[in-house]
Amino acid sequence: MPRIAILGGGVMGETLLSALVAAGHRDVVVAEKFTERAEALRAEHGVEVVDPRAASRGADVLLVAVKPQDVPDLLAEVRPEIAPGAVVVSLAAGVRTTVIEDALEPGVAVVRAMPNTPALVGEGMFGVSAGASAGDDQVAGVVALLATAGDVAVVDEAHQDAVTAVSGSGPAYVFYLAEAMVEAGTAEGLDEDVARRLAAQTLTGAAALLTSGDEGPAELRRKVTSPNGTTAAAIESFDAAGVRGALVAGIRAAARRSAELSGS
Ligand SMILES: NC(=O)C1=CN([C@@H]2O[C@H](COP(=O)(O)OP(=O)(O)OC[C@H]3O[C@@H](n4cnc5c(N)ncnc54)[C@H](OP(=O)(O)O)[C@@H]3O)[C@@H](O)[C@H]2O)C=CC1
Ligand SMILES: O=C(O)[C@@H]1CCC=N1
Repeated sequence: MPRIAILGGGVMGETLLSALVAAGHRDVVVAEKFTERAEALRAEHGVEVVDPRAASRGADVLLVAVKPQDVPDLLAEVRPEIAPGAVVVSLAAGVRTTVIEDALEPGVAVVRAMPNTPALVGEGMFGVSAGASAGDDQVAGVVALLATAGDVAVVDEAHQDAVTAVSGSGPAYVFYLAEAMVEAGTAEGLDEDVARRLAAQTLTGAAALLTSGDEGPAELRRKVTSPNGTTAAAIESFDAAGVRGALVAGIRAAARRSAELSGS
């Protein structure tokens, strides 16, 4: 099994740590500069938390999980420690593989991966793109590693802003819908814990239908919507308020922000 260094132990770093440990990886080390956070990771996961250079030394795979603006300083720090043959996998939104390659020794393999937080429970979605120096075997190794935490789609790097907007940020849109369902349920008299249970299982069940058969979302929605029934009343209200258009515009704003972060 590869030695894995997770550089940055925040939300995404801990998500990947949990997923990889659950998948049986034991040789995982974390770098986290925020002392209290490092202590919490040690206590919670029993993992070694060290400085970025020590974490990077001898690592086969380096998962870069710091905020996009912290990536350049981190790479400058760990550059001398990266072994020939190691693969640097960046999870940072809007940071291009060329930027990472330019910050490292020539020829170091770089892969860009856009994750999402359901990786914590093995239900993540990753969009993966190879940098110029990454060989097919190295990309396949990264895909296999991430597949332990969810589904992996290999995409052209030009599509990473769209991946970020749809699946990277996507869980937040679903939680936003869940918040609205709970708010409406409690407004209609349900206890909050019951409303949360109804909303959560409805989202789980709907997602299972979406992934289990050949029917797309429009067809599945049609099957719920009786003529002149309750669902039709809701959808008419959404359409009158422009909810669908607002969602599409919002998701496209996320893609634009990703492009801005990458300087395009
Ligand atoms: N959260 C998400 O759902 C997703 C996040 N991502 C990407 O993952 C990356 C991390 O995001 P997220 O986990 O949410 O962010 P967080 O801020 O939660 O985590 C980043 C952590 O890295 C630490 N850090 C910063 N610089 C260093 C350094 N040089 N050495 C060690 N640790 C360092 C930060 O410490 P401090 O706070 O003290 O600076 C912080 O604890 C981002 O690039 C983001 O674009 C991608 C997809 C989804
Ligand atoms: O909000 C963000 O910028 C990060 C990237 C995708 C999800 N979270």
